[in-house]
Amino acid sequence: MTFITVNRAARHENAPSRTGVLLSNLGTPDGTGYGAVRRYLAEFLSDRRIIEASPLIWKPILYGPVLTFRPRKSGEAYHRIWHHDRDESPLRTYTREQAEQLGTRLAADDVPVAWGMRYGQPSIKQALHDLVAQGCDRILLAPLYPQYSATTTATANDQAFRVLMRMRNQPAIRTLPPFPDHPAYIAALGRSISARLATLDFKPQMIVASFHGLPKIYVEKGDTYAADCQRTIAALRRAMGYDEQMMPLTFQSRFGPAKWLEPYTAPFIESLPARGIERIAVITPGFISDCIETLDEIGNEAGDAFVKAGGKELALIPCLNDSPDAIDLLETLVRQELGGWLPHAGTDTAPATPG
Ligand SMILES: C=CC1=C(C)c2cc3[nH]c(cc4nc(cc5[nH]c(cc1n2)c(C)c5CCC(=O)O)C(CCC(=O)O)=C4C)c(C)c3C=C
Ligand SMILES: [Fe+2]
Ligand SMILES: [Fe+2]
Repeated sequence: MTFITVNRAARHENAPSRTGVLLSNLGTPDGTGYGAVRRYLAEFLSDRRIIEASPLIWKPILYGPVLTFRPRKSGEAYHRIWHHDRDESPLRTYTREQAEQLGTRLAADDVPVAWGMRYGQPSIKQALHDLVAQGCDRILLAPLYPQYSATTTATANDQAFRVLMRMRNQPAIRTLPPFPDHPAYIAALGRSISARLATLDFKPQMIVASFHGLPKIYVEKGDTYAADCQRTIAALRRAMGYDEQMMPLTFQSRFGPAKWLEPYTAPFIESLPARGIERIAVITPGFISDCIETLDEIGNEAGDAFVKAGGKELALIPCLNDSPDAIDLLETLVRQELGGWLPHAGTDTAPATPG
């Protein structure tokens, strides 16, 4: 094993230490062509956090039908939502913007912000090395998922720890906890959803909250994702004054034959016109940034299916993306985490003494 040399000047006596932040998100292919999408899906779907089945069973399926047929279908979907002017996916654009704008906010505190993707480029490895090269000996890993899942939050952190395994001198690490009902998150969501609803030229009869799904068995094994989604939606309904009927919770993006969290978004949406619900909005509070799952699966696929089923209007409400609300939220979360784990730790206040 070769070890990477880390700049540890900052930890020498009397030298101030430097803190950095690494924003991570899921990832994205480098292009929309068959080869690029195949490479990305191969990396993604080889992650044992994503597919827990034995590789002896899964690899022949992956390298057989999945990587033969899926890259074309996914590539077409990526092509529909691609930022062709920048030749990159929306998820990459928004994650970069978030990192750059957060970096501006934290510059006065001398905190550099890097960004990396769990699958594809730029990698978490590159981002971590960039921070270390800038002298950071304390790093906050911030996977940008409001709700925890081993398939997202944990695997992003795993990837960073794999890089750290190869460092002789590791920086100190913290990880940002999930923030499913953090007041700042719910406030940012409420503000951005209300602002968008106000611009619509129709009044939605229902606001469907569609979260990325997860195999049910992962939840049965203890993944807290489903509970976190419930926390988000309960807090959001409270904040916006909606009940379960007006803002139902559904799960999208099912992959493979196993049972995933229910109700599934697509059949739910398609059943609405028959109940007289012809004008709806869809929000996707499991995603900080718009991506193939929101823009194509909801904006295109579900929108078309809704109209085919007799629906009149489906408005997809954008994610926080790189809006000021998004950057305010990230700054709040990151500053809170860069403080102490104990509410008053690190202040000059002496600990209370009994009596
Ligand atoms: C078994 C497969 C999958 C699990 C489990 C899964 C969990 C999961 N994913 C997200 C967030 C995102 N997923 C995205 C794309 C995507 N997801 C899967 C499969 C699983 N996801 C696939 C195969 C794909 C690629 C696209 C496709 O071929 O359909 C994305 C978007 C990436 C982009 O570039 O736009 C996000 C974000 C969560 C939150 C989650 C579990 C909670
Ligand atoms: Fe996914
Ligand atoms: Fe999808």
